[in-house]
Amino acid sequence: MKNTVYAKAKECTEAISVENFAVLLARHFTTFYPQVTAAVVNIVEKPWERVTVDGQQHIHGFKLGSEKHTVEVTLKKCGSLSLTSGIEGLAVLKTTKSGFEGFIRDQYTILPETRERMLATEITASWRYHFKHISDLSSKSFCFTKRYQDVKKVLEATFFGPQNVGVYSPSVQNTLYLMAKAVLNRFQEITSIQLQMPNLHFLPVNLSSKDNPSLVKFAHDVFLPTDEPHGTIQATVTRSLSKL
Ligand SMILES: O=c1[nH]c(=O)c2[nH]c(=O)[nH]c2[nH]1
Repeated sequence: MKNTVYAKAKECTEAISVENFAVLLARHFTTFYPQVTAAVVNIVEKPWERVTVDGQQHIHGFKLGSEKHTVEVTLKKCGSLSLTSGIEGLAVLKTTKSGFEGFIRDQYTILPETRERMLATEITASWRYHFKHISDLSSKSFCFTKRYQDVKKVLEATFFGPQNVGVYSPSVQNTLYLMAKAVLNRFQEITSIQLQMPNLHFLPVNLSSKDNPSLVKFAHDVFLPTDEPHGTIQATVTRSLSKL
């Protein structure tokens, strides 16, 4: 199997997107082997970025960026196709314009509402394209790599808001929904998007106690990053069928 992947990579005469390479492999396995009825191909592309040294792009130097580009292709022998692209590990943080308010309270709720906190998360996203059959791809020269970059830009722009003022987020849930909606509104060829956004807390340090109320006077200036516990907020938002 792995030798086939190497050989198929060697056959590519130019750099192609991970999506197109996944389709190429799936097409090979479903056409070459009579006993194969369907192929599922997953690829993770790591973001090696050319480094800049003394203001100039280095001729052969690269450094590894953080978030990864993922793809899953399922192709049946009959040509029926499912194609999903995604991002893994896109870590983002904003230092203000975030709160958590308007949530349901019951007798066990002790969390106070707030309109001022830090907001940090690590976004995992995957979006499904509308291509339903392998023939839908050959007719168009769709650029998956460009679309991946564009989706990432829309997710980030919605999360952060305009560069000079930002945008207020009343909850991770609200921001997640707006991010998903922005992607569906902008890109008609995307039919649904799933987002996972764990709430990564940076808690303001406070050393005051009842006995010693001003041990150290902190004022939202030192923050403790906590690993656990945190909620993982996730949702899948799908375009309504009537709009397809
Ligand atoms: O944006 C948030 N959503 C939650 O569901 C949640 N839960 C919590 O403790 N803090 C937060 N913040």
